[in-house]
Amino acid sequence: MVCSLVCDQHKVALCQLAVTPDKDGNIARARARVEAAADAGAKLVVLPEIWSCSYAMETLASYAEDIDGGESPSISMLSEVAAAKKITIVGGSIPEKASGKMFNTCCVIGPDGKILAKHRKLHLFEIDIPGDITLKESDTFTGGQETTIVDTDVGRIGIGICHDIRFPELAMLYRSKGAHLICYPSAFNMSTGELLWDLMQKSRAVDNQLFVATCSPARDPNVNSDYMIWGHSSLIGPFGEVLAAAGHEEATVIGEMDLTTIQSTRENLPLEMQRRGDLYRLIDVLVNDSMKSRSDKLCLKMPA
Ligand SMILES: NC(=O)CCC(=O)C(=O)O
Repeated sequence: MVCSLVCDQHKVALCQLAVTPDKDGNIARARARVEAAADAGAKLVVLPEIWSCSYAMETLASYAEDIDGGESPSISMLSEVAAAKKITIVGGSIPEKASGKMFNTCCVIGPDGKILAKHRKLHLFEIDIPGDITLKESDTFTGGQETTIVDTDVGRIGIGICHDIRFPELAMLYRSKGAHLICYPSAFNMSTGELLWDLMQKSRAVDNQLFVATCSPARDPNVNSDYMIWGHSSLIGPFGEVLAAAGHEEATVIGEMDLTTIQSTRENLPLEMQRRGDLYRLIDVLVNDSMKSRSDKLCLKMPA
């Protein structure tokens, strides 16, 4: 790969980790996977939703870490590896304790090991399909209050966590703010995953003509709860193309993200030019878009 002054092509690794109740073991496993991904050339590594412990509501509090207080072994490990390997990490999510509350929190870490952004899951998962699956994250977590978009060495990244993917407005907002990629650390389940997981990733990518990366824990077929993880972490391109995809087992998959395809897709299929804002509007999106010229809408700003 030849890079000019600005590099538009980046290898993105999705580490679909096997997660157990052993936190130290999970951290060691994640470290080894992230290091190996960096050694394989990945410049961006994405981890799953809740990877430091099992996604079991009743036990999460005992694993929660104080990120702002600097007492977070999971994030310290990611910072160390990011700095040692000079990579960007979208650090999945861990249970975060702050102000007497618990959040489902994703840290984005830059190649100097510093936290570039922190996203607290906005839309907490709530599902009740009698006889199948019942879960109410808001009994355990508090929802975040801020959207998160961050400039990194591999492009401008919008962050959502799992159920956040179901809200197209968030993805549209990120697109309107110039995101190249939206990362959704996730932990979909067997009940919704089969029909909806691929569909939603592709929808967010295709509607907004940008890249979408998801990363899930691996499925544990022996899990002792009704929440079995779907898996299938993927990297999707702006035309809906699958650039990398895992099955349901533990795996690291790596895909190439060529940012110039965002612009070519938008030129080939100029959806933004056709949007009928006179007939329907999302006020946040339109406020951002109205500040842009026609050429700004067509020409995506590349990272410096
Ligand atoms: N952890 C989650 O947010 C799961 C979301 C999910 O499975 C869905 O269907 O939405």
